[in-house]
Amino acid sequence: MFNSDAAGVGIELRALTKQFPGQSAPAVDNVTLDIPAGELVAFVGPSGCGKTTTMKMINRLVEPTSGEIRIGGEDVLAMHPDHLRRHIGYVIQQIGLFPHLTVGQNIGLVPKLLGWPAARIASRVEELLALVHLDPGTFRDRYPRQLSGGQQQRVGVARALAADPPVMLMDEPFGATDPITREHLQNEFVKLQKELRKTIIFVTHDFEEAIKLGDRIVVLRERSRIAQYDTPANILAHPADDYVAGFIGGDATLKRLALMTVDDVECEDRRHDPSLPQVPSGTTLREALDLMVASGDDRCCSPSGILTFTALCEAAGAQVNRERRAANGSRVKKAEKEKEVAASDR
Ligand SMILES: Nc1ncnc2c1ncn2[C@@H]1O[C@H](COP(=O)(O)OP(=O)(O)OP(=O)(O)O)[C@@H](O)[C@H]1O
Repeated sequence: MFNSDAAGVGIELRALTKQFPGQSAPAVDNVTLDIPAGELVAFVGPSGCGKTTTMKMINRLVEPTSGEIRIGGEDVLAMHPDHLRRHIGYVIQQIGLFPHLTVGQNIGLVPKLLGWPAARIASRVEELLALVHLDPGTFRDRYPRQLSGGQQQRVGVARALAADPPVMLMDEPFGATDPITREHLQNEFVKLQKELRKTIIFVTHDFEEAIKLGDRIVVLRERSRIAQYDTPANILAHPADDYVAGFIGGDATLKRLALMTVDDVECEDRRHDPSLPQVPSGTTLREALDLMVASGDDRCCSPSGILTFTALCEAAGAQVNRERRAANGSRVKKAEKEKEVAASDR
């Protein structure tokens, strides 16, 4: 199908437009965007700005009015839509599991359509259930109604991964779950994506979710016009304008803490103190701060020693300063380059 190497496939949108019949303005207006292979790009924007329509054009659930879509360099609009959709994973908020099929049959659906032998499907179902932390023996033969919302959402992710598609489209996949389940699913998904490196477009209303999951974030205005497209750290440090700043809210530093983990902080006191709240490797500084506030202690114990509130603040501040220096450096380089070009034109 797609020209895929080990690193996955990129997605290119060119002047992509959708004008629904009877609407005065296009729902998606002239969007041009490159999604790099193996990255997760989060789409955030207000309700009705065209996130879902943009996504649905990529798997042809909505036909574009004009523009181009390429996946792995191949023209998506020239492919048969059914054939295309079997090679793109799709996860939606409403989950969309078939109620009359068991969990195993739901996950095995696309491999079956692709003509895989039964034994290969069975072993893939086992593998995927284990991957999303559902015991195959317990869940394979259950029906969706016998699962909790969070468990159903995991099955939805497993089903989208079934035929190992290089591309996944995820439309608010964790939106319908309660905050604790949601955080759990997000954390599991971060780990999974580190391993799988699929090319993913992830639609969310939640800027914090976009920061946590996205390698890059696209902040959209009405009609899917791009307000800013950059890494979470760069968007937090340098919002393009007031519109983007409004999305971030007033707590950019707190949000920045969610991008760093306790492993990024060098602890002066390297002792292990079992009487302090414990934070394992991979804990974000935001989570460590929450724990300090909840336990009423301005210290916690990380794998590299005793993490203090002061060290945590310094780490966040150092990150801001590093980013400012990098941004200034690239501005200076750009100005120098422009001077060189101007001199050579003379
Ligand atoms: N089938 C359709 N026919 C007509 N208009 C539509 C259709 N689908 C979507 N729209 C309109 O297109 C615009 C963009 O809708 P879309 O669902 O893409 O937005 P969204 O950003 O995903 O919103 P939300 O975050 O609320 O899900 C909206 O104004 C919507 O009313």
